[in-house]
Amino acid sequence: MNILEDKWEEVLTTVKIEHELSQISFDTWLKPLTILKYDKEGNKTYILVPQGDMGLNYISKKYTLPIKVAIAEIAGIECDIEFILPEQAKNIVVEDAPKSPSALSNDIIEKSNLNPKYTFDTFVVGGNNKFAHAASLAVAESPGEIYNPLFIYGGVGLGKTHLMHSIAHFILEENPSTKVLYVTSESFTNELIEAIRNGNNAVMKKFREKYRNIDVLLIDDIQFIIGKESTQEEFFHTFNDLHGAKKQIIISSDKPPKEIQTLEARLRSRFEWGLIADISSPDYETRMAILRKKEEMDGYNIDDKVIQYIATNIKSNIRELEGALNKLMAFSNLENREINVALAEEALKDIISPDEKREVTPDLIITTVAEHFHVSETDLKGPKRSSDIVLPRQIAMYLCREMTDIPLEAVAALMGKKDHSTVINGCKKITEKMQSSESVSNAIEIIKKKINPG
Ligand SMILES: Nc1ncnc2c1ncn2[C@@H]1O[C@H](COP(=O)(O)OP(=O)(O)OP(=O)(O)O)[C@@H](O)[C@H]1O
Repeated sequence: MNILEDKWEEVLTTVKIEHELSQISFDTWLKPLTILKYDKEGNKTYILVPQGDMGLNYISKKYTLPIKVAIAEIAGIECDIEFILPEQAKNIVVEDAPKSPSALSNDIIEKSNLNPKYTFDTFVVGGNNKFAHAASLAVAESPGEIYNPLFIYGGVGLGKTHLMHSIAHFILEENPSTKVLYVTSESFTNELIEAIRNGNNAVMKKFREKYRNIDVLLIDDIQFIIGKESTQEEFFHTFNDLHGAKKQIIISSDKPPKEIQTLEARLRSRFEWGLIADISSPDYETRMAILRKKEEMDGYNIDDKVIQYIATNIKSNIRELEGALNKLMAFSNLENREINVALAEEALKDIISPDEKREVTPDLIITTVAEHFHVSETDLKGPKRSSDIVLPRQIAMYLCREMTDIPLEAVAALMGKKDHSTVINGCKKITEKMQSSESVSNAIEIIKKKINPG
């Protein structure tokens, strides 16, 4: 515990005394506040506000200065303060995670396009992924030497991307100067379309150099380039160049090569040159272990029965398994209620339906869109107007309308909008963009498959 946390109660009591607050004001506004984090470097204290949007607004207007002053008086720290809602708290805590599972510098992680959390250390090995894990480790230990390409396949949200990134981290930790590039086949396709559209040889040359001048290429969800002739052609040449130079190629897909119907025979045979490993749905023990790992990483301490409840009811998709835990934590923080099975049943009723029918819920849509565009769910539902948020937000609205029966007003409320005309406009924009922009229609096709693989 740091000095601020240690003295927090005293800070709040000081505000109460100095500003002559009534007990009811104190109990309502100040007592529930806790320190989320004191960021020494940024000289900022993040204070968790469990009272929701309205509470946050009121408290920050009325108590920012009094709390700042009391912190300086009692703890001797002169810092800025920021009030944070529970659903935003995860981002803050993660940003400051004392050690990222990856030992690589941010620069390398960014250049290679990796997620710092996806390492072998954080990957739980179970019966469903034992072979794929072993194959991945073998490739990570001897890139370009034994199994080339490595082809990992399996259903949605089962850990293919996590494993690919783990390989990349491992290789870079062994040898940081290796040129490693992770790319989704969607980005590969979009970049290629851009290069072709540009019609400029220099742009095409740059594209080719980027992909052929690397040591390890990881290409995710290859099924999305299949059926697009020019992309298959380009990828075929990229593959040959890299493979010929003994550079490691790692591919993921939702199906094995022989079941990808539109895959050209010459590519299929190349994909089968190396090693093919599958990941299937996790069994109960593995689901429990994954939830426990997540609990440990996020610093939660949740009753066994609750973990068992989630692991028993969410079976086929690890993304949903993790999403359920996140949702439960946010629900408990917001409502300031203890986590138990009853609360889990209430919080997760949209995800876990009694007849076990898997429904497409707005929550799942929002989570998948946020993950696809690497933006936070809070931003997606918030007021930000920057283009990197607006497009995903409109896509989420569009998909809620297309894939669920919920009324316009409810979509608006979910996306933090007062007026449902925003949703109508958003959907209209997306319908137009799907006609005019291949990258938007591609993205929507991919997200829809992730939400509802059937
Ligand atoms: N064995 C595991 N141990 C720990 N976390 C896992 C494991 N498998 C999957 N996850 C987590 O589940 C989430 C989904 O995994 P990931 O994105 O790798 O799935 P995917 O198979 O690539 O899905 P998609 O087909 O949608 O691209 C990630 O947050 C990942 O960290």
